[in-house]
Amino acid sequence: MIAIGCDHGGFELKQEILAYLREKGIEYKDFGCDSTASVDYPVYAKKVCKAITDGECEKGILICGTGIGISITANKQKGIRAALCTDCFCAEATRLHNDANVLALGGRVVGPGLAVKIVDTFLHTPFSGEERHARRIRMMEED
Ligand SMILES: O=C[C@H](O)[C@H](O)[C@H](O)COP(=O)(O)O
Repeated sequence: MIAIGCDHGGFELKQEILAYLREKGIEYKDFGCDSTASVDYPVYAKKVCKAITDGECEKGILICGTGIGISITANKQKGIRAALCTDCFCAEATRLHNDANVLALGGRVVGPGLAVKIVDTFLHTPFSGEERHARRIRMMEED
């Protein structure tokens, strides 16, 4: 199950990504927002992250205007590793190396065609499991 959320700056791109998820038969839970009316991205970032840390969802997708505010918020939530991606190379690398559990996108930055390919790469690339990467991920959680 994929958790997905956005603010008003990401709403239109979220519609494209939802269409992709439906077409591929990928289950998702949409945590809002539900229109282009102005909202505050931390609300939606926290809802999506909670669904992941509670175990309700496996991964998340967050979209705001730039992807920056929503990824900063997500990365402040314990257990969340959010990656802001603007290309497929980074989407693949962040799964292989960082085991990122949230993908952040900028609705005012990437077009829908590229965004869908980034999402596809992110969702279908496994963590490499290599010890040096696992060690570095453990180190992220240390005080
Ligand atoms: O990092 C923040 C996001 O890009 C927001 O989507 C953006 O700040 C919203 O801006 P505005 O309220 O001017 O539409």
